[in-house]
Order: sequence, then structure tokens, then C-alpha cells
Amino acid sequence: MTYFTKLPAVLLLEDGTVFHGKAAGKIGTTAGEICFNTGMTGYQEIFTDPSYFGQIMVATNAHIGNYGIADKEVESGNIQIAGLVCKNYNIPYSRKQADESIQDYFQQQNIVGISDVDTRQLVRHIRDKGAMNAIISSEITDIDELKAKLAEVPSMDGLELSSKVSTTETYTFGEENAPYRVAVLDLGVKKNILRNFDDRGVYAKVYPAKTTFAEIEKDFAPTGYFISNGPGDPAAMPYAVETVKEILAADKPMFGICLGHQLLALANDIPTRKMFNGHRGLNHPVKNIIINHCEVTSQNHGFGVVPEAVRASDKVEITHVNLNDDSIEGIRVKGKKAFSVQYHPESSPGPHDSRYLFDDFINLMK
Ligand SMILES: NC(=O)CC[C@H](N)C(=O)O
Repeated sequence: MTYFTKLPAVLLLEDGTVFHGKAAGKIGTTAGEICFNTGMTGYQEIFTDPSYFGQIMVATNAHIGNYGIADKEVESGNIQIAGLVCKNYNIPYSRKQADESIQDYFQQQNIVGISDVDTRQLVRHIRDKGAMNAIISSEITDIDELKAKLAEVPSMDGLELSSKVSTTETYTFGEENAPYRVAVLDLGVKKNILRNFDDRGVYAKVYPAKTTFAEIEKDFAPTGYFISNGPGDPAAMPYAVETVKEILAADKPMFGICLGHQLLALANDIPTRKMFNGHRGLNHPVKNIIINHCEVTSQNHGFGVVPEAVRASDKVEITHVNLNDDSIEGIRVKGKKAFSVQYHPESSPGPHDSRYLFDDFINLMK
């Protein structure tokens, strides 16, 4: 286990606010959009969720690293967050089953972070001012130099990122002789989605983000299509909207999660927009208005579908609403076998209330 003397580090926000703390992870500089996750557990799954690509993640939970890092608790092949901000960065860990410390993990993967920050004050600030870019450094102390670097970081609004995290080669997941064949459009898919499919008798074939509908049909002739979660702005992904439109035109069973939900809306002429602050945590209440049933959900998104446009649409029907802010959490396409949710039924980490959606998808394929 590595112990080290904590060097000073600085966090600068786009609006000029500065927080001082201690270096965590690799000594260096990193930038991206700052966002916060209120989950009390599951930091490793959050670090490796491709939907966080390009984002600096603030953990509101006071302890990060305390139960160590376990090789198998990952949602993708590597750490995807651009950087970490936390209160207590715990290098010694308490869990026997863990394989290494957070510090070894971050150093191996070149992840820069800052700890000993008053994360309550920081989150209250972001909550009032809205999403913005930020930079962390444990090597540059000159604020003007950091300001100049931060000015070069692109805004998340309008950024296409899925092609940076998607697989470059197709691969399969599950048993080849399973009863259902699902083509997964990998826009940044989380492993637990594939595990949930496998548990339900699905043989999945995962395709690079820009694969066309025709190519998938020819290669795999799937029973259904899955449009994955992923990073970036859905409005900057016309290629994926086109694929979704073609799946709909062919009336294939289709399920979308998070980014997949936003793309299903766009394919039905419903616009998306950047949220003032995203939803990121494990306890977001959602109501399924079809069966009048409430779910506590895991969420991670910074864009949303425009509620007025969903309500005015004659193509889709609302299935789920958020009980905190009335945002649209689920839709289904009228007369088609296609539906989607804004939240994460695979919930890794998170409550398992919404796993039934995977069964709903299986039923559509029957
Ligand atoms: N988890 C996701 O798929 C996120 C979708 C999209 N990138 C957003 O931030 O809203």
C-alpha cells in the first residue's frame, strides 16, 4: 500500500471561485465539466461509468476510498471520470475482498483528484450557479495560468463524446444459444446492463457507436435493439438518431437507457436540453404512471428531454415522471415496440426497484 505526504492542490471553477485542498491520485492537472453525485456508495462503479467521461465528479459522500478497489466492480475497462473532488480520500482501506487502494488505482490510470475540499460548500455553490467547467491541479499553483487553461476546455453543451468511449470492435456477451439476441449500440454502455441481459437469457452483440442499422441487421439479425447510456450531448449525435429512426421504421423491439432515452426522444422530433444541474445519485424518486407505482432510482444525466415537447407529442406517450422536479423519466412510442427511461434500471450502484424494465423488454421480444 502506498502512503504519501499530501501535497497542496487547487480547484478552480469557471466562474473564478477557488477551493484549496490536497492532492489525490496522480500529481497533475485535469479539467472538465464539474458535476456532483449524492450516492452514499459505489464510487468505483461511478468512476468507471463511461457516461462520466469528460466530467470532474464531486462526491458528496464524505468518505471515498474507504472500502478499497475490487478488480471486478467496474462498469467499463477503465476510469472514465476526468477527475475527482472529495472530502476524505482514504488510502488505507477496510475491506478484505478489495484488491488495492484508491491511490494505487488512480496512479495506475493517471487520474488527478483533490481532497480535503469542503464539498458541502462546493455543491451548494454549483447548485446555485449551475453546471460549469472546472480545473484541478496539484502542479500549477498560479491561478491565472489555470484560468487560461480552463478557458480552452470545451463546453459540454454540443459535445459529442460517445465515439471516444465506444468499443472499436464488436464483441458478444452471454451464451450464444440463449433465447434472445440483442444488438447493443455502444454509446458508452455500462457492464451491468450486459449482465442484466445475460441473467435474462439474452445473447448480446455490442456494436461501435457509428454502426448502421443495415450493418447490424446483416451481421446479427437481432430480436431486439438496445440503445445505451453514454457521455456528451445527445443533440450532437445525428448518426445515432438516424439509427434509432431506422429501428423504429422497421418496428423492431427497442429499449433505451439514459442517453438512449434522449435519442429515442430526438428520433421522434422531441428536443433535448442541457439541465441547470444534472441528476446524479441513488435516491431519485420516479413514478411509473402506467401502473401507478413508485421507484427509487439511480441517475446520472446532465441533459434532459424537453417536457413540454413530450407532452405535445402525438408520437410518444409518457410512462414515468420524476417526483422531485416533474421531469420526464420514461416514454414509449405509440404503435411501436420501443420504450426508454432516463434513469438507470441496471443501477450499479443503486436500488434494484427498476429491474422489471429488463423483463418488460424481454416480453416485447417474445
Ligand atoms: N448516463 C447517461 O447516459 C448520460 C446521458 C447524457 N450524456 C447526459 O448527461 O444527460
